[in-house]
Amino acid sequence: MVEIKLHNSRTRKKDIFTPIDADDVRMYVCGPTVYDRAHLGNARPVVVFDVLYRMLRHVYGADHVKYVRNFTDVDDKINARATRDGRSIREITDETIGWYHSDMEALGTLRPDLEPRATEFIPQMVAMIERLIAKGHAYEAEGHVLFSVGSYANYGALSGRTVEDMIAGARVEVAPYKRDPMDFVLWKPSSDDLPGWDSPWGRGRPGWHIECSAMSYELLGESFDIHGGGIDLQFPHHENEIAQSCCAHPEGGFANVWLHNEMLQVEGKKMSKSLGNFFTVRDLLDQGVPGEVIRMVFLGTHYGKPMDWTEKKRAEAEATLRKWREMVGGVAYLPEAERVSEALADDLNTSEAIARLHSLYNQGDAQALLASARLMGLLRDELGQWAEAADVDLSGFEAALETARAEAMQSKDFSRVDALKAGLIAAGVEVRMSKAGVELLAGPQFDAAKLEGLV
Ligand SMILES: Nc1ncnc2c1ncn2[C@@H]1O[C@H](COP(=O)(O)OP(=O)(O)OP(=O)(O)O)[C@@H](O)[C@H]1O
Ligand SMILES: [Zn+2]
Repeated sequence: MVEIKLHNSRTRKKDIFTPIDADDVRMYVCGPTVYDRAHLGNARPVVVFDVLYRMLRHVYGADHVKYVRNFTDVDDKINARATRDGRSIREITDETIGWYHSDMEALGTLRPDLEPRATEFIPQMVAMIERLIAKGHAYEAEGHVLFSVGSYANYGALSGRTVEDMIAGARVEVAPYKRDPMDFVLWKPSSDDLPGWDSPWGRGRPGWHIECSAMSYELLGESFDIHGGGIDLQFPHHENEIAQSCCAHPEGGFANVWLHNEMLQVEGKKMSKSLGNFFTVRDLLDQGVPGEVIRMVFLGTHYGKPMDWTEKKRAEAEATLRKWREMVGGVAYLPEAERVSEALADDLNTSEAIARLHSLYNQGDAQALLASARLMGLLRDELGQWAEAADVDLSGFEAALETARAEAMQSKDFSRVDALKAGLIAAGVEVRMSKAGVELLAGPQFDAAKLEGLV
């Protein structure tokens, strides 16, 4: 069996991964708050943990891995969006979840085994909060319930911060009902116009952190193997999850391995909605960047390093995938021919794995290239339409356009040229006209049927 090593944020070193139960490997990843399209940064953890999920399935068997990723569908940002747009919350969250699924699918990521919505686990959250109160780790004040950070001695251990650092570094909300400024909200009251549920503390809604503790406990138990998310969540979100889960269920260890992906950046800053320096996955797909190319660009950098999206990386990934796809066309897929599991097992060294794919290509080993790429979610049939489309023979249309242009130069009537161009573009063809001639390229949205009757 391949020995997997992962860099555990908790121990701060690369540890050999030993599942609690090899027949039931359990992983939880913090999912999105659903009120808007995912930006490219949000897609990075999805791709990173997809590679890990594929690797775990490869090593332990597809039926022996359980991957849970939540949807946060109760949040003040969602409420604000609903008010702004005059729409219902459910409409917005359903629509956003639909977008999320189709955008992430376009990147060749598998759906997790379970995708719980926070609003479906309110009773479990209430039960966990009651438990925390009973054990003296939480208290009620003015309709709020707060976690008492001082009641948990290990608080801050994951991120390695002292309480002083945390107060200085975070925008800790000072509120009159808090005993200590570090205490965080487990439950807050809802006015009539906001989503709310009945609870022992009156009508209200949960804080964000308790969601993940309650859902992971319900679906994966008091101890599980891997907890993932972006490094931006390490503090306070993950620190708070640990405090809640370990205090509510001290008999379990909560998550053994903590895995954090570094940020996708724009000019040195985290791509984020709040900074406004973002573009969505859908923007890229609509511009004709194939999902497989986006995936390939992500895999070129180790998950533990910050990275940028650049036009150069896009062009290189596209050219590479095109030549790889050409080589593996018609080759039989034999999973055991893969040669990258060793690199992936070494703390998901995807950049090393990509380097191996390049050498397999150079050696002309199409079978190993195909099997290896597929283990990383690349060169799959369902992602390949874009590359096939590019091989279409458009020379007849090129000639027709050349002729029409030559005639138009004489007659000064460009209507035929314009009509041809419009028809080609509508069929997903990129039209390049210069003095040197006409060049046509089938784009990812190429649709041959739309060319019928054009010439
Ligand atoms: N720039 C980024 N690079 C990599 N991962 C990111 C980036 N921004 C957010 N994430 C990750 O995306 C996932 C979903 O997070 P969430 O929906 O809370 O987005 P967010 O952090 O609120 O986005 P924003 O900061 O833009 O408002 C989390 O795992 C988070 O760590
Ligand atoms: Zn979480």
